[in-house]
Amino acid sequence: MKYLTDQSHVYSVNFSLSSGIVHILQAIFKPPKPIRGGIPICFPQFSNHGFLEQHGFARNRFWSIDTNPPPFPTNSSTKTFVDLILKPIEEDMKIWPHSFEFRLRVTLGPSGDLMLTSRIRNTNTDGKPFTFTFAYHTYFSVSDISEVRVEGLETLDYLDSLQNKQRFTEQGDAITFESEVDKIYLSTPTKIAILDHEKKRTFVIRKDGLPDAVVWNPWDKKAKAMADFGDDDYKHMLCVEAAAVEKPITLKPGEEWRGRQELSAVPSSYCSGQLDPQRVLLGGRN
Ligand SMILES: O=P(O)(O)OC[C@H]1O[C@@H](O)[C@H](O)[C@@H](O)[C@@H]1O
Repeated sequence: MKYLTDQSHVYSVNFSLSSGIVHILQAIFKPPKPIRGGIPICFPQFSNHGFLEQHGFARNRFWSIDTNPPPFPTNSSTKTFVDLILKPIEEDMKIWPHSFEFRLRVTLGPSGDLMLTSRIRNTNTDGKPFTFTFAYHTYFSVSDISEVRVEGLETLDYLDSLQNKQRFTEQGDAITFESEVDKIYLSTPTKIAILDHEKKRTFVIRKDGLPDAVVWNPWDKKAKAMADFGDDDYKHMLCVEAAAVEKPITLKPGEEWRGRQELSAVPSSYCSGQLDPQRVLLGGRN
C-alpha cells in the first residue's frame, strides 16, 4: 500500500492488489472534482438525496494522516493499515454547519482483502444533532459487464434512481446487466457477490452498519456524456456500494457511528453461496 502526502495532506492511496478489485478509470485529479474510480467516500450525503453537492463534500477534500487514532479493535492476523482523518473546513461549515471527526482506517489483509472502516463522531459544541447519508462508492473492475451477475440482492425492494426514486421489488434470479442501472437496494444482506463469468473471479463484499447497496452502471449514452469516462469504460466497470441511504443516520453530540466494507476476490468456482476454501481452512467467516 502506498499513499501520497505532503506533510499534512493525503492526495491518494494506492493499493497493489494482485486481485485487482478496485478500478480506477481516468485518474484525472483536478480539485475540486473527484477522481473517477477507486472508492470515493460519499458523505454527508449520498447522490442527490439532499441539498448538498452530489455525493457530499468528503470525496473532494484532502484527508490527513491520523497519527493518534483512538483504540481500534483488530483481529490477530497480520495486517497493513493507514488511518486517515477528515474534519470540516470553513467552506464545509457554511453549507453543512456541523462539527465532526471522520476517521477512516484502510486495511489491507494478507490475501489482498481490502477493508474500510469509517468512524464518524459528532463534535458539535452547540448541542445539535446531525443527520447524514453515506456510501462507499466502489468501482469494481470487470471483464465484460454483460457477463457479470450480482448475487444477494434478488427479491429485495429497491429505489430506482432512474424512475424518480420509486420503490420496486426485484424479480427473478441474480441481477444481470443489459442497460443503464441505478438502483438503491434496501435492507440488504451483509454479504453480496459479483460473479465475473469471463474472468472466473468473484468479488465478495461484506458489510456492517450499512443496510443498503447501490448498483450503478451508466451504460453507453451516459458514459459518452461524461468527460472523465471513456466511451467503452462502462463495459469494464460496475459500482456496487455499501450504503446507508433510505434511513439517514442521526448522531447527537458525542455519539459515534461505524460503517465497514470488506472486499475480497475469490475464484468463481468457490462462490455462488459456497465457502472460500482458504477461509474454511483458516477458520474464517463465510
Ligand atoms: O458522477 P458521480 O457524481 O461520481 O456519480 C456517479 C453515480 O454514482 C452512483 O452512486 C449514483 O447512484 C448515480 O446516480 C451517479 O450517477
